Amino acid sequence: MSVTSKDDIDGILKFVADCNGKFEDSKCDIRESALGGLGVFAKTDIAKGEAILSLNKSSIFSASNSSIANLLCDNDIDGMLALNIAFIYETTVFKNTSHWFLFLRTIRFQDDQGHLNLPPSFWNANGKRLLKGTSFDTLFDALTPEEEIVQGFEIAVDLAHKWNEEFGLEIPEDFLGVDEKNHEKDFNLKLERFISVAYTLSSRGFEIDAFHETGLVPIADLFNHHVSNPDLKFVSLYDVCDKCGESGMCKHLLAEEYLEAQEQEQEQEQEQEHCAPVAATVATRTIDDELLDRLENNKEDESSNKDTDSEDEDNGAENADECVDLVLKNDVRQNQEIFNSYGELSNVFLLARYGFAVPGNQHDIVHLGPDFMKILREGDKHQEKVKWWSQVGHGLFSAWYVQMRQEDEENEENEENEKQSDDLPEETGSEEEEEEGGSEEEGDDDGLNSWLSQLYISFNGELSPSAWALANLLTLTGAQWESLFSQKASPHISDSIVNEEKLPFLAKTNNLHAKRLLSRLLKDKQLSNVKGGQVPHGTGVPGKMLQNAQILVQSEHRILERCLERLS
Ligand SMILES: C[S@@+](CC[C@H](N)C(=O)[O-])C[C@H]1O[C@@H](n2cnc3c(N)ncnc32)[C@H](O)[C@@H]1O
Repeated sequence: MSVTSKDDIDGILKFVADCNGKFEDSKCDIRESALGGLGVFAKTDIAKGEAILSLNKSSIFSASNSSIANLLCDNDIDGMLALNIAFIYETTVFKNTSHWFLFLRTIRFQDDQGHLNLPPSFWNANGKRLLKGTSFDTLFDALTPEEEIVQGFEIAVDLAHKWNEEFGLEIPEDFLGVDEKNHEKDFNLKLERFISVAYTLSSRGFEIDAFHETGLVPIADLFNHHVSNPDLKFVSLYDVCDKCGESGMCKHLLAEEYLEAQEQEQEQEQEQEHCAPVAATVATRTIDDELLDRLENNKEDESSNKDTDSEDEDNGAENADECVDLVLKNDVRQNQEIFNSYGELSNVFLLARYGFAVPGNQHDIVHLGPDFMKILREGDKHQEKVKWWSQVGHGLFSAWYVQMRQEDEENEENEENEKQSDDLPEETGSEEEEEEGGSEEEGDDDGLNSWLSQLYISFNGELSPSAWALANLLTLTGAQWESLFSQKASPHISDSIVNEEKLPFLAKTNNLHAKRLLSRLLKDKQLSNVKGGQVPHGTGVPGKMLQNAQILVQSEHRILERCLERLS
């Protein structure tokens, strides 16, 4: 978890004021929150629609506007790795000379006792034991250290040495200077520091735009997360030039337009001459500095010829496209903490990315993949069924289920439409909405679409369709199993032809045998026992982080209980 000290509030407010940022401090108060660290509270009732923070993008800290932006760009480093390296240089090498120092120094990656802020994947075995068997472990494999971050650290160390040798840039010794005499120990120490910076920044970053990518936004990062009813929306124009960040026409866009026009002209000429396009001539046209300078000069000439109105614009109020805003989407009452949303995220994501968990998080699920695997491994009796399910059955069933649900929804919609008055416009279900629905389904499949990942219980204790289907399948009698196929192939069960009218049987949620099998499976599920609420000793993990892990485990215990109640 990453929290800010109340001693830093004045420094943060001063930084924002120095940057001409607008924070509604007559209406909002930054103070300690019961959730940990600081939070932002309403001093008076505030109406929805009000912007309580507005900052020019130049006061945001990102890799793209950091002091080493050019070096990172020349070495093709971007994303979170670039932000981490930039943060380390800014806070340890450039320090007071950095425009952002007053703000960045308030971002802490260790607690008052000096414990580093580390994700569970870098806890020791005793600490990790707490999360064993939860979906954090079995579905997302989030207890395994990510190779990517170790590789990122190695890249950062190499670059620090290269930049030092090439032009004498100081090495941030505490993070990227590995002592060769004591290599292994020092490497691990610096790696842990690097990881704690990465984890801390990932819990505070905002997606700004195509130029800045993820950035750190003063004050905006002091709002805590609300799972179900956040008060704020973060507003930032994303579509800007990814090379310079300009929201309107810039030299890069001009250059692209210029090249496109040239290419079109050339193609037209070639068509007229009835000859094949000469690809090489087009391909060699690139946006070089000379072209950019030429276009920039033209642009400046053009703007200096314009009347004086445009100058007034430059000197006047902030251009909204160049700012980020936090706007209230709820009315808030005096003394209420004002919440943001970090996304509709389960505790697994909150803990892995942001370092905390929320009791009763409605996005939590319990994964049952390994629990089913235990049953499937019981002797040979399930072998044929499991083979069919993993190779063919799960895909067939899922496709049938999605189609069946769509038909049900369409029928419900038709019935609803019939009930409504005649003068409603006919196309209420617009194409746009349909497309949105479609893309959500695609999103659900993202990455985790293996048959094992589809075996879970949702927050309200409902088993997933695949979990019911597999339990129904495993409890079919021999005759029922045979009747599932119109033609059964042996020995390759996957070549069998399925009797599609039998698929609805797999979706049943009232089959007693399946219920019994599922109850046994849930009762046997091994999660750590956190009933007493005692934080385990000897883990080397700060107590607050262990409490967060316990919140996640408790949430899974409750989901299991709810499911067992439904099954009984
Ligand atoms: C972006 S910061 C929010 C401000 C933070 N409280 C501070 O003092 O800097 C994110 C951190 O705040 C804490 N946090 C945010 N929302 C929380 C919540 N709903 N419950 C518990 N901790 C929360 C976590 O420590 C998280 O790492």
